Amino acid sequence: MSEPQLIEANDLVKTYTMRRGVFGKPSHVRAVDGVSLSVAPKTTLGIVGESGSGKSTMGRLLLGLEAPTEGSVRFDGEAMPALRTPRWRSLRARMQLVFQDPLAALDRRISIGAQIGEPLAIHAVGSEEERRGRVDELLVAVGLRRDQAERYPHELSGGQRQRVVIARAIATSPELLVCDEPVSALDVSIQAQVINLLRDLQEKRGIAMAFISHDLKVVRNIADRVAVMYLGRIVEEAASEDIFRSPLHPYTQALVSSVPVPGTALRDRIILQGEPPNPAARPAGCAFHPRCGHAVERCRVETPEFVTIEAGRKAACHLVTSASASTLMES
Ligand SMILES: Nc1ncnc2c1ncn2[C@@H]1O[C@H](COP(=O)(O)OP(=O)(O)OP(=O)(O)O)[C@@H](O)[C@H]1O
Repeated sequence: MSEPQLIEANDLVKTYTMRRGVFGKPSHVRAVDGVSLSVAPKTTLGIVGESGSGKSTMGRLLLGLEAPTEGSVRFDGEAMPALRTPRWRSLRARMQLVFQDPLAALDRRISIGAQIGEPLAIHAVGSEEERRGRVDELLVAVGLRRDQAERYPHELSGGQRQRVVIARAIATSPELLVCDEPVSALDVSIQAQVINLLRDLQEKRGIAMAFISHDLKVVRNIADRVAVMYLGRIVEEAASEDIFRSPLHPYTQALVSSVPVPGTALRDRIILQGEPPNPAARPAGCAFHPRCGHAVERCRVETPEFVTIEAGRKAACHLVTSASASTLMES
């Protein structure tokens, strides 16, 4: 990709060492296994996949909250500084995290106004009075009222609490938000409101987003591009409309088949067979082959490369080549 990217991850690997009991033999889990991706300014990349596919680990690596075992992250052209160094802290004002559980993200003993103002105080933005004015603006920007500044987290609904978390995340006018399952804990009716809020903020403030979700329906409403992860790797990446109109990878096809598309006939739902992905027991060859209805012998032994299929579209599947893409799309 030639246009400048706000954040770029190159060949990221993150390995965790696990030990069963004190004397157990250590085993290694490759939570992220060679991922390259990027997010252009003011755009949203959706990162989707089942539980355990490495999405949250990817989010932490992008923000520099964890160091990769291999590979690198660059933010606005600069190598990600080590966690908690002064340089990292100043970059942190430009990239923020919104995660699933607003109650865990907020301190129940501190008023929401004070919590929204916290990043402004940490980064010494303006005088105290200016910061109070800014908190008022932020409350309104996320659809809350100024007088709610004095409330405490438990006095608000789940959706309102997530709005507080978002207000705090955008307080320092970041260029990037990493949203990790930001609506998964909310009722479906509230989910749509929070997604609309994020879209609105993105449009008005030009924020880029890495939007992590297991739910393709949610991603559809917000992402410009979508990366589909399976067992620590990206198996397909394309413009959102291409992913939904003509998914190439059999795993993406299965995920997309479960999402109703307004105005089109419901596709035949592809039910995924077999065990859900387990990074501690990665199958040989293509990691998806035990659950793939198209798998051939080669898929059992040879790991497919993540390659460009056509302009702006990449996939990792032996059966998807530019010549075969149209056939597989129709199957
Ligand atoms: N700090 C950690 N220590 C050990 N293993 C970890 C750690 N963080 C993640 N893992 C393991 O890495 C794998 C990927 O986890 P990750 O949370 O990134 O996936 P995910 O796609 O976000 O799934 P979920 O939605 O369930 O969080 C899992 O097998 C998980 O158990």
